[in-house]
Amino acid sequence: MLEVQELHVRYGTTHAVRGVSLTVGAGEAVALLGPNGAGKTSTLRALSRLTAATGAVRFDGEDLSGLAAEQVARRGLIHVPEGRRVFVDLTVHENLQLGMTARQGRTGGFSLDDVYDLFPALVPLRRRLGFALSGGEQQMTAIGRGLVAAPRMMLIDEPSLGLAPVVVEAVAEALVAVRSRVALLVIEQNVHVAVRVCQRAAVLNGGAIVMQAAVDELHDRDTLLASYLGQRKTGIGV
Ligand SMILES: Nc1ncnc2c1ncn2[C@@H]1O[C@H](COP(=O)(O)OP(=O)(O)OP(=O)(O)O)[C@@H](O)[C@H]1O
Repeated sequence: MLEVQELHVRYGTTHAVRGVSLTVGAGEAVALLGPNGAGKTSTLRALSRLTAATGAVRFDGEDLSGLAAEQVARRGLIHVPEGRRVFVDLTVHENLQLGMTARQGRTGGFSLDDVYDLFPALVPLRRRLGFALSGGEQQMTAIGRGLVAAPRMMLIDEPSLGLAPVVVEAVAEALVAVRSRVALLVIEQNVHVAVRVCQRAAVLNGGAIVMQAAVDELHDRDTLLASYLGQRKTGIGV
């Protein structure tokens, strides 16, 4: 569904993403792991054309390189950015309704009611303005806004960052519930969440993928640590 080959992102003299190649199949959930500054956010932003990049990005066989970010979203590749970007002067419900406008005729998306079912904590907050939401409530609203846009694949940047454990749990549970309908590529520093939500993981370090593995293998802390340090263990596909 998503095929990335030799992706490079440069900011002036900083070469942030160095030849990343990965695939995400239909119905697959893939975690993007790695230490701070590894190039995870740059990779995700490059895929949705929010950041300039070189390399080949194909979504359902279509080359995305000439497209603007809105055109990518219109094809159903929906980005949930880090920092959540909830509209602070709109209510939860209005934020969700905005997601509906990104549907562009695609069917099969989540309804507003589906989102409230996934995140019951949002039900009593329907009319609350974005600025008065907690970090977790903003995250749920941001993911909900992505879901009602009828995504075929969602790119989610650090869904659990800075959230209380009980909220992390609610977000992880919701992502498990949606992954059979929407392919996911999720940046996640919390390995427990990555293991729970995703089947496969790619570890980035220094802008390059140093390990790709089934998430089961992440339980082996030594393997993960070695990949963070940029070392390769034999027997693991890179
Ligand atoms: N807009 C920018 N201008 C210049 N350099 C940038 C910019 N955005 C990111 N970088 C640099 O590119 C590198 C990769 O950053 P990126 O945010 O992609 O990493 P990350 O893995 O998502 O890190 P984190 O987990 O800290 O968010 C870092 O060295 C960062 O300082």
